[in-house]
Amino acid sequence: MSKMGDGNTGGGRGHANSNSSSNTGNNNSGSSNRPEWLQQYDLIGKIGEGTYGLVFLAKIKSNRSKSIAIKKFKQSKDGDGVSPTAIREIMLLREINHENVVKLVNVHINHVDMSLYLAFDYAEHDLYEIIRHHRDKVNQAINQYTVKSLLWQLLNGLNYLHSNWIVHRDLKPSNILVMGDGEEQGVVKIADFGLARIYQAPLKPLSENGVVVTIWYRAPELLLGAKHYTSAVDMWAVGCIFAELLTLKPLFQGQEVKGTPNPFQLDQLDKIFKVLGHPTQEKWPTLVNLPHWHADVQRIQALKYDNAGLYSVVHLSPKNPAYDLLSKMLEYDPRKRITAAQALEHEYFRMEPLPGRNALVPPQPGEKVVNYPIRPVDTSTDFEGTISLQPSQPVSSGHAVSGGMGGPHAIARAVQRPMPMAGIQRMQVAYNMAHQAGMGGGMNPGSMPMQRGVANQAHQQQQQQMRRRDPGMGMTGYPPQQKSRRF
Ligand SMILES: Nc1ncnc2c1ncn2[C@@H]1O[C@H](COP(=O)(O)OP(=O)(O)OP(=O)(O)O)[C@@H](O)[C@H]1O
Repeated sequence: MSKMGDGNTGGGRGHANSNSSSNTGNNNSGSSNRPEWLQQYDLIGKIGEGTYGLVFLAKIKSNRSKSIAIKKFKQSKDGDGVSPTAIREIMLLREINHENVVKLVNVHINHVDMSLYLAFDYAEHDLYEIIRHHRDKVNQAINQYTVKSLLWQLLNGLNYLHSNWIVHRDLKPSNILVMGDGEEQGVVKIADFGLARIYQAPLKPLSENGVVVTIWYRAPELLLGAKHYTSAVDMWAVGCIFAELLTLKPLFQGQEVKGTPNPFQLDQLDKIFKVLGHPTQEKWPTLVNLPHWHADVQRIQALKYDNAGLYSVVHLSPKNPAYDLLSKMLEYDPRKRITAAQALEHEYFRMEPLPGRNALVPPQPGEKVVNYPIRPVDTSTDFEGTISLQPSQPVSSGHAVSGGMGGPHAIARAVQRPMPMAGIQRMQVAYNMAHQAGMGGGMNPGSMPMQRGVANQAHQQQQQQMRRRDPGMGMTGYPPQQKSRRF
């Protein structure tokens, strides 16, 4: 597969530019290797680090009230960075538009080192930090209204993604963002969707960045070696996140087995089985078809699970609708697991307190509002990610400044899904869109065998999917048929 650098990708036409150092905004202005596209931003500093790169906070110069999170994807160690295929996928992601999905506002490619930069709308909070704040700082459960509103919006965004054939595959608390002060305060935004495929298979996390990899939200079918991601894997992760919102503790905290590719994660399964009991062929008929079930059936079955009981772990009565919904998300058989659309219809969302748009501020007067901390910004790391140019200085954007940052969580994705025909069609569509967006220069459609008619048909189907605005398909909106709704 050819690399991104095989051609001019247009969106990243900016070559190293010696007078663009002034565009870094504050104290990071010392570097002279600034790509041209960066001039539109004032770079504030680093806000996080994930498996595949760094995340920076920036302001748009023409509209300084607008904050942007720029995610930089590094080259992998083997140099097999971002392919034309990946760029086409990313161009498709630009079409995604839903209130509960973070907006990809720009795609930049630095022609000098072939690094990729994605600019997203900035969100001040995420569920990892919100949960941590309640657990470690205020030592208090998250109120029911907030839990329900966060979950409702997460499902709403996920239903939209699933309706558009996008499986997230890496849902975890740090990927669920929540907007800070402003018109969208308390609105949930799903981040990092669809990005799992931008690196070549098998995915290679950049281990040298020291990011802790977590498998805690991984569905049992993936742990048992399933090769295909379905939307059910996201619903398992939502179940784990729901339980964590209720208890402030990760539900299944397994120890990850290191090694490649895709080692058997017995400890993670063990943690799951201890709470949910052993899966049986009766409950999950296709279990026997999973590779690790066969290979490790003796090891798995040697483990004894006496004290299974999800309700006792999450401190809910089995009769509680919250428990009913949670247990349906944590159904072993992915085919029986509740879908996002079904979950949105669940009784839990129709009883008081009703979910609302501002998840952080309960609508009843007098209810306690928690002030969540803003993201710390590390101004000592420059845009190249590693060079410390100047000591940290306070920034004027109202953000806390910190010296060191570390991405709290990152999942080592299990397996790369073999590209189905629909996926190939989707990429051709993205290729067309990339052309329209002026990014086609270096993307050789000949590198992907494709029948034009098929691609056009796929394009039309895709456009229809994207334009779908059926409220039942998870667009913005709150539970139907309710007397009093909170917005
Ligand atoms: N649009 C955004 N606005 C604000 N913060 C963001 C945004 N996108 C990501 N972040 C934050 O940046 C940090 C790193 O994000 P990133 O997605 O790179 O890593 P991760 O989710 O921790 O791991 P991985 O990339 O492996 O999935 C996280 O704390 C995340 O909440």
